[in-house]
Amino acid sequence: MPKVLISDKMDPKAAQIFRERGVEVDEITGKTPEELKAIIGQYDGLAIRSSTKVTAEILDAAANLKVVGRAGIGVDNVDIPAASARGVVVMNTPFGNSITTAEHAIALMFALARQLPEADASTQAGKWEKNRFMGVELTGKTLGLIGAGNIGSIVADRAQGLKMKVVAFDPFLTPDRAIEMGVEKVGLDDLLLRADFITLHTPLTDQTRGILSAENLAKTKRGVRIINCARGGLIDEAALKQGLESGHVAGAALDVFQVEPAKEHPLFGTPNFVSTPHLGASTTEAQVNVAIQVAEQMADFLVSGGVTNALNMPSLSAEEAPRLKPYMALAEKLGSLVGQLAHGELRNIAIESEGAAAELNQKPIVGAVLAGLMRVHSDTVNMVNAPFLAKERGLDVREVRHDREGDYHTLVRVTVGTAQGDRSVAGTLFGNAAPRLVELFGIKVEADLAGNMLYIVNEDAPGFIGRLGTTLGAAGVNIGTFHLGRREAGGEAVLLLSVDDVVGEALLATVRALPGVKTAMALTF
Ligand SMILES: NC(=O)C1=CN([C@@H]2O[C@H](COP(=O)(O)OP(=O)(O)OC[C@H]3O[C@@H](n4cnc5c(N)ncnc54)[C@H](O)[C@@H]3O)[C@@H](O)[C@H]2O)C=CC1
Ligand SMILES: O=C(O)CCC(=O)C(=O)O
Repeated sequence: MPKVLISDKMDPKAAQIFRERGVEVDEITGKTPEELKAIIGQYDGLAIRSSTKVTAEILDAAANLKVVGRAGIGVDNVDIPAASARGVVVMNTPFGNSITTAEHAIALMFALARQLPEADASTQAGKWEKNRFMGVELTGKTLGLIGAGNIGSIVADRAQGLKMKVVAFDPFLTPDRAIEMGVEKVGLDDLLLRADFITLHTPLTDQTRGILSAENLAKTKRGVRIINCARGGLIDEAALKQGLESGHVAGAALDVFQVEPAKEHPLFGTPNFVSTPHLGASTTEAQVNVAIQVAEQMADFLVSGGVTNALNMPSLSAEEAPRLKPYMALAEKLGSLVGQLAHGELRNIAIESEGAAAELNQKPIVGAVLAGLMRVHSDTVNMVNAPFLAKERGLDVREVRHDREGDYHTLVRVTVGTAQGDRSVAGTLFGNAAPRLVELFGIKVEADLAGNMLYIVNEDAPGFIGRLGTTLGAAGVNIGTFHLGRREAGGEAVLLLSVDDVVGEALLATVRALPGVKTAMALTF
């Protein structure tokens, strides 16, 4: 039974779903990185929010980990390249808390416009400072949206409801989408110049880090109010403090900080500064949504191989997974076969699908071929890290679908380019379920690639099979199955034998010495 650790506070629905889906679950929150390292080795899945930092070090200690599930959107607390390299799938729940976070941005915008936190503190302190708190109306003001994705577009919609004009800077926002959203697509400088309020809704990336730098803050309209419910690091916090102190920035509300938890901060106590402790996603509704989603997604993956919302692997629905499963087994065996047989450096690989196979999602099939191929060199390779490793090694991967149906109703062919030329193997599914090799380097040969096997290329001549049987028998090796193919009578023949034991080097040398043998290799599947 797969085992999952929930390491951040999460709605109880998550644990309930894991249990209902046959996944064992422990909820242990508040661990230090060292404590997490000590226990992570026993888990197949790790469910987190933003507190747990999934570093390369944690991943190194996570020998059994297959999936990290983020109950939320931002995954900047997960080292995704390190997870990919170790074959760990990283998933998030991209929509469950979007409305809640957008509402928090709007709430902070009102808090700034009417100085609600200061007015509240003053009133409760018995001061009744009616003349101190003069606000501004939102109606008619320009809202500058930096990032117009899921959350940004909800903020735009709500702001329009408040009769604000919305201008948006997002390099990936298409003109059509901007029209659909009813926003004006602008450049960053234009936004900075025009906006009365600026709200940030981008992920933290190398391109967005410090997007509100000292230089850009200086370009804003005097009296601008700034809201950040996305990620600390998007704003230069020291420059923001200066802007607030000089009065250039009339107000700033931060839900997120460069370093969290922010228990002490130079901005605390600055006039017109409002803060919340990363509460953007903290509503009952959003937390139930993301808890259910993350548990469903992780359980799908651990129980049936379905992949949803993964950031380092193509999606594969729980419905598709059972149909694709035998293809992935076939693909992995074919990849492993070419990996074991092809000598020297592989330059390129083509994965072709014909007939029924061509109608399926190709990404998992390609991933499985690459995993089989790469596993020959490293046993830590799986479908997640294989495409990354292939890229790292400069292997050119090509995916081809053929509409035509050939001799088989479904076929997967793998061709690798080597210094000796192209080498191709092909396989089908018997009864839509059982993987079978049907072609090996241009020779028709049918075999079940399983367990220990012996691969022999020899000259097709009478008496060879008898001599081979005698040699193996004398060495105490029992033959399970025997598959034979040849280019033409008297030409090159291929033999694939499944054997009950590993064929050692000494026996291989004896086989290679038999008359007519060109190649003899032990294979494992
Ligand atoms: N405070 C909180 O509790 C929460 C914060 N968040 C954060 O909100 C952020 C946005 O989330 P979503 O809207 O769901 O993401 P999304 O992926 O739907 O949208 C992000 C948008 O940013 C745009 N973008 C990327 N690079 C950009 C650049 N250089 N300049 C301008 N725009 C750029 C993208 O094109 C995309 O449209 C995420 O970083 C997430 O971590 C999300 C949920 C809760
Ligand atoms: O889990 C949380 O409270 C934070 C949510 C968040 O920042 C996100 O989903 O990106």
